[in-house]
Amino acid sequence: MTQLSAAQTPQAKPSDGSKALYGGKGTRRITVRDIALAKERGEKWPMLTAYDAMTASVFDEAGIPVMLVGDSAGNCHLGYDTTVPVTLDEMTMLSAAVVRGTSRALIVGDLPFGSYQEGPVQALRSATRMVKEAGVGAVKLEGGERSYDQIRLLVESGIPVMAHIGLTPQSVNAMGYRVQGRGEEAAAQLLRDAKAVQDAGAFAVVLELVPAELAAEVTRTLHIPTVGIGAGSETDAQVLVWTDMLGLTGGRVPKFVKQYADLREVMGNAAKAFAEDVVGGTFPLEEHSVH
Ligand SMILES: Nc1nc(=O)c2c([nH]1)NC[C@@H]1CN(c3ccc(C(=O)N[C@@H](CCC(=O)O)C(=O)O)cc3)CN21
Ligand SMILES: CC(C)C(=O)C(=O)O
Ligand SMILES: [Mg+2]
Repeated sequence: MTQLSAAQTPQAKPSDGSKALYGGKGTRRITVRDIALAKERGEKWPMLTAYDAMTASVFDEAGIPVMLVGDSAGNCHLGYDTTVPVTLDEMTMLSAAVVRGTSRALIVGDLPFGSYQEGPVQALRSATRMVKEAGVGAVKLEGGERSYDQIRLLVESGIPVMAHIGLTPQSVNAMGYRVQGRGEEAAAQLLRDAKAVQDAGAFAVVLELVPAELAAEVTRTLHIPTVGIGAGSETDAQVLVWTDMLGLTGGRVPKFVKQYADLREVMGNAAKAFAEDVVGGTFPLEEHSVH
Protein backbone atom coordinates (compact mmCIF):
# COMPACT_ATOMS: atom_id res chain seq x y z
CA MET A 1 0.00 0.00 0.00
CA THR A 2 1.28 3.44 -0.88
CA GLN A 3 1.23 5.97 1.94
CA LEU A 4 0.68 9.14 -0.03
CA SER A 5 -2.41 9.57 -2.14
CA ALA A 6 -1.91 11.19 -5.53
CA ALA A 7 -3.48 14.40 -4.25
CA GLN A 8 -0.89 14.69 -1.46
CA THR A 9 2.17 14.44 -3.66
CA PRO A 10 3.54 17.68 -5.11
CA GLN A 11 3.49 16.23 -8.65
CA ALA A 12 0.23 14.30 -8.49
CA LYS A 13 -0.09 11.38 -10.89
CA PRO A 14 -2.69 8.66 -11.11
CA SER A 15 -1.33 5.67 -9.16
CA ASP A 16 -0.85 3.52 -12.29
CA GLY A 17 0.38 6.42 -14.40
CA SER A 18 -2.14 5.46 -17.07
CA LYS A 19 -3.65 8.90 -17.49
CA ALA A 20 -0.63 11.11 -16.97
CA LEU A 21 0.14 13.36 -19.93
CA TYR A 22 3.82 12.50 -19.53
CA GLY A 23 4.71 8.98 -18.48
CA GLY A 24 1.17 7.69 -18.91
CA LYS A 25 0.35 4.53 -20.80
CA GLY A 26 -2.12 6.03 -23.25
CA THR A 27 -1.36 5.62 -26.95
CA ARG A 28 -4.28 7.48 -28.57
CA ARG A 29 -3.82 11.13 -29.48
CA ILE A 30 -4.07 13.55 -26.55
CA THR A 31 -7.01 15.95 -26.58
CA VAL A 32 -7.73 19.31 -24.98
CA ARG A 33 -9.95 17.43 -22.50
CA ASP A 34 -6.89 15.49 -21.30
CA ILE A 35 -5.15 18.85 -20.77
CA ALA A 36 -8.04 20.12 -18.62
CA LEU A 37 -7.97 16.93 -16.50
CA ALA A 38 -4.21 17.36 -15.93
CA LYS A 39 -4.81 20.74 -14.28
CA GLU A 40 -7.42 19.15 -11.98
CA ARG A 41 -4.81 16.56 -10.96
CA GLY A 42 -2.16 19.25 -10.48
CA GLU A 43 0.05 17.53 -13.04
CA LYS A 44 2.76 19.62 -14.70
CA TRP A 45 3.50 18.95 -18.36
CA PRO A 46 6.12 19.76 -21.00
CA MET A 47 5.60 21.26 -24.45
CA LEU A 48 8.23 21.61 -27.17
CA THR A 49 8.09 23.30 -30.53
CA ALA A 50 8.57 21.21 -33.69
CA TYR A 51 8.74 22.25 -37.33
CA ASP A 52 9.22 18.99 -39.23
CA ALA A 53 8.05 15.37 -39.16
CA MET A 54 11.41 13.82 -38.25
CA THR A 55 12.06 15.97 -35.17
CA ALA A 56 8.43 15.68 -34.11
CA SER A 57 8.62 11.87 -34.27
CA VAL A 58 11.62 11.91 -31.89
CA PHE A 59 9.71 14.02 -29.34
CA ASP A 60 6.55 11.93 -29.81
CA GLU A 61 8.50 8.75 -29.05
CA ALA A 62 10.03 10.52 -26.02
CA GLY A 63 6.50 11.09 -24.72
CA ILE A 64 6.21 14.85 -25.12
CA PRO A 65 2.41 15.22 -24.88
CA VAL A 66 1.92 18.59 -26.60
CA MET A 67 3.87 20.02 -29.52
CA LEU A 68 3.63 23.54 -30.83
CA VAL A 69 4.33 24.25 -34.47
CA GLY A 70 5.50 27.71 -33.47
CA ASP A 71 5.87 30.62 -35.80
CA SER A 72 9.36 30.68 -34.22
CA ALA A 73 9.90 28.49 -37.30
CA GLY A 74 10.44 31.89 -38.90
CA ASN A 75 13.78 32.49 -37.16
CA CYS A 76 14.56 28.88 -36.10
CA HIS A 77 13.79 26.96 -39.29
CA LEU A 78 13.20 29.27 -42.26
CA GLY A 79 15.99 31.82 -41.85
CA TYR A 80 13.97 34.97 -41.21
CA ASP A 81 15.07 37.42 -38.49
CA THR A 82 11.73 37.38 -36.64
CA THR A 83 8.36 35.62 -36.72
CA VAL A 84 6.74 38.57 -38.49
CA PRO A 85 7.23 37.45 -42.15
CA VAL A 86 5.90 33.90 -41.63
CA THR A 87 2.85 33.13 -43.78
CA LEU A 88 -0.21 30.93 -43.25
CA ASP A 89 0.90 28.78 -46.21
CA GLU A 90 4.22 28.13 -44.46
CA MET A 91 2.58 27.35 -41.10
CA THR A 92 0.09 25.00 -42.77
CA MET A 93 2.88 23.10 -44.56
CA LEU A 94 5.05 22.78 -41.42
CA SER A 95 2.06 21.82 -39.25
CA ALA A 96 0.99 19.09 -41.67
CA ALA A 97 4.49 17.60 -41.48
CA VAL A 98 4.47 17.61 -37.66
CA VAL A 99 1.03 15.95 -37.60
CA ARG A 100 2.30 13.26 -40.02
CA GLY A 101 5.34 12.61 -37.83
CA THR A 102 3.36 12.03 -34.62
CA SER A 103 0.67 9.72 -33.31
CA ARG A 104 0.20 10.66 -29.63
CA ALA A 105 0.99 14.35 -29.10
CA LEU A 106 -1.62 17.06 -29.33
CA ILE A 107 -0.41 19.31 -32.15
CA VAL A 108 -1.02 23.04 -31.77
CA GLY A 109 -0.47 25.21 -34.86
CA ASP A 110 0.58 28.84 -34.37
CA LEU A 111 -1.46 31.32 -36.41
CA PRO A 112 1.10 33.68 -37.99
CA PHE A 113 1.09 37.48 -37.96
CA GLY A 114 -1.56 38.87 -40.31
CA SER A 115 -3.72 35.74 -40.38
CA TYR A 116 -6.16 36.73 -37.59
CA GLN A 117 -5.67 40.43 -36.74
CA GLU A 118 -8.35 41.58 -39.24
CA GLY A 119 -11.02 40.02 -37.06
CA PRO A 120 -12.89 36.88 -36.04
CA VAL A 121 -13.93 35.92 -39.58
CA GLN A 122 -10.35 36.06 -40.87
CA ALA A 123 -9.20 34.14 -37.78
CA LEU A 124 -11.79 31.42 -38.42
CA ARG A 125 -10.80 31.16 -42.09
CA SER A 126 -7.12 30.79 -41.14
CA ALA A 127 -7.72 28.35 -38.29
CA THR A 128 -10.02 26.25 -40.46
CA ARG A 129 -7.21 25.82 -42.99
CA MET A 130 -4.86 24.65 -40.24
CA VAL A 131 -7.43 22.12 -39.01
CA LYS A 132 -8.54 20.85 -42.44
CA GLU A 133 -5.28 20.96 -44.41
CA ALA A 134 -2.70 20.32 -41.66
CA GLY A 135 -4.81 18.28 -39.24
CA VAL A 136 -3.83 20.18 -36.08
CA GLY A 137 -5.88 19.58 -32.92
CA ALA A 138 -5.75 23.21 -31.85
CA VAL A 139 -4.40 26.60 -32.89
CA LYS A 140 -2.60 29.32 -30.95
CA LEU A 141 -2.84 33.06 -31.41
CA GLU A 142 -1.31 36.06 -29.64
CA GLY A 143 -3.14 38.69 -27.60
CA GLY A 144 -5.38 38.89 -24.54
CA GLU A 145 -8.36 41.26 -24.43
CA ARG A 146 -7.58 42.40 -27.97
CA SER A 147 -8.05 38.85 -29.31
CA TYR A 148 -11.19 38.01 -27.30
CA ASP A 149 -13.59 38.01 -30.27
CA GLN A 150 -11.27 35.85 -32.40
CA ILE A 151 -10.83 33.24 -29.65
CA ARG A 152 -14.55 33.17 -28.96
CA LEU A 153 -15.61 32.53 -32.57
CA LEU A 154 -12.98 29.81 -33.07
CA VAL A 155 -14.04 28.01 -29.89
CA GLU A 156 -17.74 28.31 -30.79
CA SER A 157 -16.85 26.84 -34.19
CA GLY A 158 -15.20 23.81 -32.61
CA ILE A 159 -11.55 24.79 -32.87
CA PRO A 160 -9.66 24.63 -29.55
CA VAL A 161 -7.52 27.72 -28.94
CA MET A 162 -4.34 28.17 -26.93
CA ALA A 163 -3.90 31.87 -26.11
CA HIS A 164 -0.56 33.66 -25.72
CA ILE A 165 -0.04 36.76 -23.55
CA GLY A 166 2.84 38.68 -22.00
CA LEU A 167 5.58 39.10 -24.59
CA THR A 168 3.90 38.57 -27.96
CA PRO A 169 6.73 38.38 -30.52
CA GLN A 170 4.51 39.17 -33.52
CA SER A 171 4.30 42.70 -32.02
CA VAL A 172 8.11 43.06 -31.83
CA ASN A 173 8.00 46.24 -33.93
CA ALA A 174 5.70 47.83 -31.35
CA MET A 175 6.90 46.36 -28.04
CA GLY A 176 10.41 44.95 -28.60
CA TYR A 177 11.48 41.81 -26.70
CA ARG A 178 10.96 43.08 -23.15
CA VAL A 179 9.66 41.59 -19.92
CA GLN A 180 5.90 42.22 -19.64
CA GLY A 181 3.76 42.76 -16.57
CA ARG A 182 6.36 44.68 -14.51
CA GLY A 183 4.75 47.32 -12.32
CA GLU A 184 1.24 47.52 -10.91
CA GLU A 185 -0.52 48.72 -14.03
CA ALA A 186 1.12 46.21 -16.36
CA ALA A 187 0.44 43.40 -13.89
CA ALA A 188 -3.23 44.35 -13.72
CA GLN A 189 -3.40 44.38 -17.52
CA LEU A 190 -1.82 40.90 -17.71
CA LEU A 191 -4.40 39.57 -15.23
CA ARG A 192 -7.20 41.12 -17.30
CA ASP A 193 -5.74 39.53 -20.44
CA ALA A 194 -5.54 36.12 -18.73
CA LYS A 195 -9.16 36.30 -17.57
CA ALA A 196 -10.30 37.52 -20.99
CA VAL A 197 -8.82 34.56 -22.86
CA GLN A 198 -10.25 32.13 -20.30
CA ASP A 199 -13.70 33.76 -20.63
CA ALA A 200 -13.43 33.59 -24.42
CA GLY A 201 -12.97 29.82 -24.11
CA ALA A 202 -9.22 29.22 -24.56
CA PHE A 203 -8.16 25.78 -23.25
CA ALA A 204 -4.71 27.01 -22.15
CA VAL A 205 -2.64 30.19 -22.18
CA VAL A 206 1.05 30.79 -22.84
CA LEU A 207 2.68 33.32 -20.49
CA GLU A 208 5.85 34.59 -22.13
CA LEU A 209 8.54 36.59 -20.28
CA VAL A 210 6.52 37.70 -17.26
CA PRO A 211 7.72 37.94 -13.63
CA ALA A 212 7.53 34.57 -11.85
CA GLU A 213 5.34 35.90 -9.02
CA LEU A 214 2.80 37.29 -11.48
CA ALA A 215 2.77 34.06 -13.52
CA ALA A 216 2.16 32.15 -10.27
CA GLU A 217 -0.78 34.43 -9.45
CA VAL A 218 -2.28 33.97 -12.92
CA THR A 219 -1.83 30.19 -12.58
CA ARG A 220 -3.67 30.15 -9.22
CA THR A 221 -6.43 32.42 -10.53
CA LEU A 222 -7.28 30.60 -13.78
CA HIS A 223 -8.94 27.21 -14.11
CA ILE A 224 -7.25 26.67 -17.51
CA PRO A 225 -3.56 25.66 -17.54
CA THR A 226 -0.81 28.22 -17.96
CA VAL A 227 2.19 27.37 -20.16
CA GLY A 228 5.27 29.32 -19.14
CA ILE A 229 8.28 30.43 -21.15
CA GLY A 230 10.48 32.72 -19.07
CA ALA A 231 7.64 32.85 -16.54
CA GLY A 232 9.11 31.03 -13.54
CA SER A 233 8.45 27.61 -12.08
CA GLU A 234 4.82 27.88 -10.94
CA THR A 235 3.03 27.62 -14.29
CA ASP A 236 1.16 24.38 -15.05
CA ALA A 237 3.31 23.64 -18.10
CA GLN A 238 6.61 24.77 -19.61
CA VAL A 239 7.48 25.32 -23.26
CA LEU A 240 10.84 25.78 -24.93
CA VAL A 241 11.82 26.27 -28.54
CA TRP A 242 13.38 22.94 -29.52
CA THR A 243 16.41 24.34 -31.32
CA ASP A 244 17.25 26.43 -28.21
CA MET A 245 16.80 23.47 -25.86
CA LEU A 246 19.10 21.28 -27.96
CA GLY A 247 21.73 23.92 -28.67
CA LEU A 248 21.10 24.17 -32.38
CA THR A 249 19.84 27.76 -32.72
CA GLY A 250 23.25 29.48 -32.80
CA GLY A 251 23.92 33.04 -31.70
CA ARG A 252 22.31 34.51 -28.60
CA VAL A 253 19.38 32.69 -27.07
CA PRO A 254 17.00 34.11 -24.44
CA LYS A 255 18.19 33.72 -20.83
CA PHE A 256 15.21 31.55 -19.85
CA VAL A 257 16.54 28.73 -22.05
CA LYS A 258 18.06 25.63 -20.49
CA GLN A 259 20.28 23.83 -22.99
CA TYR A 260 20.02 20.03 -22.68
CA ALA A 261 22.41 19.12 -25.50
CA ASP A 262 24.80 20.76 -27.96
CA LEU A 263 23.54 19.51 -31.31
CA ARG A 264 25.34 22.33 -33.11
CA GLU A 265 28.64 20.91 -31.92
CA VAL A 266 27.59 17.30 -32.61
CA MET A 267 26.37 18.06 -36.14
CA GLY A 268 29.31 20.32 -36.98
CA ASN A 269 31.80 17.68 -35.88
CA ALA A 270 29.99 14.97 -37.87
CA ALA A 271 29.97 17.17 -40.98
CA LYS A 272 33.72 17.83 -40.60
CA ALA A 273 34.45 14.11 -40.08
CA PHE A 274 32.52 13.27 -43.26
CA ALA A 275 34.32 15.99 -45.20
CA GLU A 276 37.74 14.78 -44.03
CA ASP A 277 36.88 11.18 -44.95
CA VAL A 278 35.89 12.25 -48.45
CA VAL A 279 38.91 14.49 -49.00
CA GLY A 280 41.26 11.86 -47.50
CA GLY A 281 39.69 8.96 -49.38
CA THR A 282 38.61 7.06 -46.24
CA PHE A 283 34.93 7.12 -47.16
CA PRO A 284 33.41 5.16 -48.75
CA LEU A 285 35.07 1.89 -47.76
CA GLU A 286 34.46 -1.51 -49.30
CA GLU A 287 31.58 -2.11 -46.83
CA HIS A 288 29.74 0.96 -48.21
CA SER A 289 30.10 -0.12 -51.83
CA VAL A 290 27.94 -2.24 -54.11
CA HIS A 291 29.18 -4.44 -56.94
N1 LIG B 1 15.04 30.92 -30.81
C1 LIG B 1 13.91 31.43 -30.29
N2 LIG B 1 13.59 31.21 -29.01
C2 LIG B 1 12.45 31.74 -28.49
O1 LIG B 1 12.18 31.48 -27.29
C3 LIG B 1 11.61 32.52 -29.32
C4 LIG B 1 11.99 32.72 -30.66
N3 LIG B 1 13.15 32.19 -31.11
N4 LIG B 1 11.22 33.44 -31.52
C5 LIG B 1 9.89 33.77 -31.12
C6 LIG B 1 9.86 34.16 -29.71
C7 LIG B 1 10.65 35.43 -29.42
N5 LIG B 1 11.09 35.19 -28.10
C8 LIG B 1 12.01 35.98 -27.41
C9 LIG B 1 12.93 36.72 -28.09
C10 LIG B 1 13.86 37.49 -27.43
C11 LIG B 1 13.88 37.51 -26.05
C12 LIG B 1 14.89 38.34 -25.36
O2 LIG B 1 15.70 38.98 -25.96
N6 LIG B 1 14.89 38.33 -24.02
C13 LIG B 1 15.89 38.93 -23.18
C14 LIG B 1 15.26 39.59 -21.96
C15 LIG B 1 14.72 40.92 -22.24
C16 LIG B 1 14.39 41.64 -20.96
O3 LIG B 1 14.95 41.28 -19.92
O4 LIG B 1 13.54 42.57 -20.99
C17 LIG B 1 16.81 37.83 -22.65
O5 LIG B 1 18.01 38.07 -22.51
O6 LIG B 1 16.29 36.73 -22.38
C18 LIG B 1 12.95 36.76 -25.36
C19 LIG B 1 12.01 35.98 -26.04
C20 LIG B 1 10.65 33.89 -27.62
N7 LIG B 1 10.45 33.15 -28.86
C1 LIG C 1 7.64 30.53 -27.89
C2 LIG C 1 6.36 29.85 -28.26
C3 LIG C 1 5.31 30.00 -27.19
C4 LIG C 1 5.87 30.34 -29.59
O1 LIG C 1 4.90 31.04 -29.73
C5 LIG C 1 6.63 29.94 -30.77
O2 LIG C 1 7.52 29.08 -30.67
O3 LIG C 1 6.33 30.47 -31.85
MG1 LIG D 1 4.75 31.87 -31.70
